[in-house]
Amino acid sequence: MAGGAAVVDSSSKVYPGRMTAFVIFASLVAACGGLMLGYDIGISGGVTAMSSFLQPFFPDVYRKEQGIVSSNQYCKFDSHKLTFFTSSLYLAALLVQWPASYSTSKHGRKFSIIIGAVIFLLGAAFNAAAIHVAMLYIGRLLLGLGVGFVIQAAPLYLSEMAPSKSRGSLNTIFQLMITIGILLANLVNYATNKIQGGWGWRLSLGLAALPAAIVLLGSISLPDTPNSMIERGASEEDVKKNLRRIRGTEDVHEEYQDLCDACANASKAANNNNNNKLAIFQRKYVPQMVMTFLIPFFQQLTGINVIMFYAPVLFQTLGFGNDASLMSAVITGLVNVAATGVAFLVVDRYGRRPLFLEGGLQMLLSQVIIGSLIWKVFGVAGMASVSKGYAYGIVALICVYVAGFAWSWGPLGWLVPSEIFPLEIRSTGQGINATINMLMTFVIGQVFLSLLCATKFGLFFIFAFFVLSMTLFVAFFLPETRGIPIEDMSKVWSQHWFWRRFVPCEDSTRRVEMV
Ligand SMILES: OC[C@H]1O[C@](O)(CO)[C@@H](O)[C@@H]1O
Repeated sequence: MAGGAAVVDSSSKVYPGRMTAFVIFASLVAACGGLMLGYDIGISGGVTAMSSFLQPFFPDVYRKEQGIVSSNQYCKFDSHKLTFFTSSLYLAALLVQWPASYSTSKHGRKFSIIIGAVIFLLGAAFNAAAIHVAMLYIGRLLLGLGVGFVIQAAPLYLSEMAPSKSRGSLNTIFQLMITIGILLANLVNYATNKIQGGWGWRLSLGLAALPAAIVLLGSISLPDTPNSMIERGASEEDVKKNLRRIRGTEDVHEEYQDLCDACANASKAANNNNNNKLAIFQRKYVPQMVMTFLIPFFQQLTGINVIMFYAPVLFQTLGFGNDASLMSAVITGLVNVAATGVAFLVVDRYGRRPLFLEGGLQMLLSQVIIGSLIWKVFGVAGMASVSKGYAYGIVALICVYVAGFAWSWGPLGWLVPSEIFPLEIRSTGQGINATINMLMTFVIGQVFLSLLCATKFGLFFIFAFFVLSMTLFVAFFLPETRGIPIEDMSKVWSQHWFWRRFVPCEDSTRRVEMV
């Protein structure tokens, strides 16, 4: 350890203790943050396909949808007002990322989670009670602010509460909760659409309060993470008391000491960089920076949120009725959950690259076939109608595509960026990842319906082109990170045929030295 302090990262060590019921409870509460995001992703598509919602708030779209005003199939839902209802949430979540990251580090993970849940509850109330389109937008923006805080703090909370050997699978649980949230939202929409009297959409939007209430009530009773307590100057006695409860053992001294060292080293590194947030842009971090920009960027360019946000609308475009469209969205939601479960089981056994490559190929093929089928039926004019068998065939192909995403880019889009950064820039790197993810989610949400109208079946080929590019990118530029201790991660870059030119030799030693 010549010349400076080693980054003490606990990921390769096994400390005394066990997975306690208390940690499981705390993790489930925090993972419900994923449920909040997932519910919002899944709910808007179904609601915007309900006539009782469209008629009062988006009458132009309603008239096109009912065929009162003629429009081709590709364009009947094209309305910026309507897409902004969906995508405004991600804009708010994006804008709040940096204040949220400040609050998470200055006031703790628990504080940010609670603030997020409270703002989110307000948003759900606004939406459920909306009597004007402005109330809908305000509600969505509040939901977005809440989600922004929660997705900042909850994954950190999960990683820091977990015993180090369970950190990888706990990270995937967050994405699993997102997919469960999407599925629940689809089921709720399916049920509320049947409610007589046209107020079902209020229930759909209002029920968003449920996961937020669980997070709020649950987290009030939880402690903050030991890491955050140390970072904010808590006494040794308080931190150790917390650690003993979390780990279920009296023997917590070594872990406590390592956490203190890691905290001291991170602040030394920050001081060496004069607390400069731009330190992350140094040449030696280029490989990680490229990944943390491109992975969320590409994740959204798979086109997944076209399906997650607009599946019911898309299925109506294919000629399904209201009910069948909502049911088809439930089916794609189920496939999404199950395939994310597969990733949870195999990601540490087979590694990240095989999943990325297989998933990419599967998405590519299904997108090309879907695009071709839609082209054949609707052509360029988009005026035909589709036979039932044909439409169900397309739903099946969409399921193949969703499964390909869900065991690759879905969970890996969070996991890989979280494991490639050295400690001193890890949280900044994570912030960038979340920001790009929300930005791209916003862009796709906002432009999809116009793009469908403008590019018609060609849209599927556009996404297929991006999937091909990202799969080639992974094949050539992403090193395998499975099973590599985080403190050894610089090796994967220094031994890579392309990235090694950016990584100085001393960074390839086993311990990362900070001068
Ligand atoms: O499961 C699909 C969902 O997963 C995400 O990519 C988040 O990781 C969302 O953007 C998408 O809606």
